[in-house]
Amino acid sequence: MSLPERLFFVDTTLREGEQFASARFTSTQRLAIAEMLDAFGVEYIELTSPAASPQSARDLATIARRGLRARILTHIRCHMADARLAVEHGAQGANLLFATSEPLRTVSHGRSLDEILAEAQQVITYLRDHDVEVRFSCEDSFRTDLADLIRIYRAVETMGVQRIGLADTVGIATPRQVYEVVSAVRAEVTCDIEFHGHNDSGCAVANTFCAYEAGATHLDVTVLGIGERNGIASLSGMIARIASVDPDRVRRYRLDLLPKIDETVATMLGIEIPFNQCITSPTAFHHKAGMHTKAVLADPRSYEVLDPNLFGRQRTIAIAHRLVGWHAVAERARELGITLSEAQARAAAARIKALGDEHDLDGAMIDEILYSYAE
Ligand SMILES: CC(=O)SCCNC(=O)CCNC(=O)[C@H](O)C(C)(C)COP(=O)(O)OP(=O)(O)OC[C@H]1O[C@@H](n2cnc3c(N)ncnc32)[C@H](O)[C@@H]1OP(=O)(O)O
Ligand SMILES: O=C(O)CCC(=O)C(=O)O
Ligand SMILES: [Zn+2]
Repeated sequence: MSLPERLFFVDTTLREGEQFASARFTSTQRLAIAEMLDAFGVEYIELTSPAASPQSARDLATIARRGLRARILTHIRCHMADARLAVEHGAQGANLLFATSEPLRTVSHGRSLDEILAEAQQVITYLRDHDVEVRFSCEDSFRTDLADLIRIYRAVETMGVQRIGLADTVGIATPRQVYEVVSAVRAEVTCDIEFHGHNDSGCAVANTFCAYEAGATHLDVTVLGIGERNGIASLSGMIARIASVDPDRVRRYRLDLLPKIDETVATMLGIEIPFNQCITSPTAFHHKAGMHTKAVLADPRSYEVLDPNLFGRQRTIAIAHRLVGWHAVAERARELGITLSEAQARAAAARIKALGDEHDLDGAMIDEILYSYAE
């Protein structure tokens, strides 16, 4: 199965990611993150609004001047004061948003759709006059009436934006719904489409992938998926999702840098890489149960849809536990230079299982058992 060719990652670790509970990146850390993402090859890096704090504004200017290959975006309200700050601090692109759903229109900003469009016209014109790439997003798109969404996107396209954005701000959308809504919008505009999906109900990666299949060109991600509440689609998650369907789509990225990127940001946040993180979790390529290890030893593709070597990772096979099988035991014996008959390997596996029922095991204990067959 091949996937659409137009694919751009908008990494928003330095904006959405800064909204994560334990994030407070220093200027040095912000720059380090931007440089790692640039080396990886993301096409866009989104930074916190320069209106957010004086240091955020200074860091936007520093990173925008750095000469990175990635385009430096800032995420701002659809507001002239914010737009002026974006221009003054050298942002190459502005990701504008306005909440359009009924619940958010009421409590977030109180504007009608007509008022939103009037403000958008002024801000978009100003930014385009200053050569800034503009994206306009309807915050909370999936609780916004589809007719309202289409009306707004058509209007802002006429105003000159390069891209429109759909955001599942509260993580409520289902993959099928994302596919349908993005397809409907795709049919109404010719500009690029960005998608931003939250993970409140566990669908961030699935929804972002469905948006891509339906015609979204720009996919929002953060390192480890950090963001407000429990975050958005992770960079590793999207790479895994796409690579397992169509590896050609992601060959242009420095995939081997992913483990280092995730590890560095996790350390900055004071957290571990989550056990279920695609690609970079310590156990992402770890095989344990006997039926799995037998097959993986014969052909890793049996239980691996991704090749760990692509990401600078190595597979590991666990044998110090009671779910072990004789094939894995025989393989470990071979590594130690001991040749076991099938009967011996089965007997050794049975011994390991019995011991594993009694207490925790480690590699040294298993090797000791195997050496006893060499005597
Ligand atoms: C779903 C998301 O993640 S959206 C991105 C969220 N990002 C941020 O909030 C960035 C960090 N935020 C901040 O530093 C501050 O909220 C600021 C600087 C942006 C604004 O701070 P304040 O002026 O103190 O306002 P406050 O945050 O309390 O309220 C938001 C204001 O923005 C207005 N507003 C909200 N959304 C928008 C929008 N999309 N476009 C224009 N104005 C908006 C609200 O009406 C309110 O204006 P008011 O002061 O006239 O009532
Ligand atoms: O600007 C956007 O498209 C996304 C903003 C955001 O973080 C959200 O809606 O969750
Ligand atoms: Zn968000």
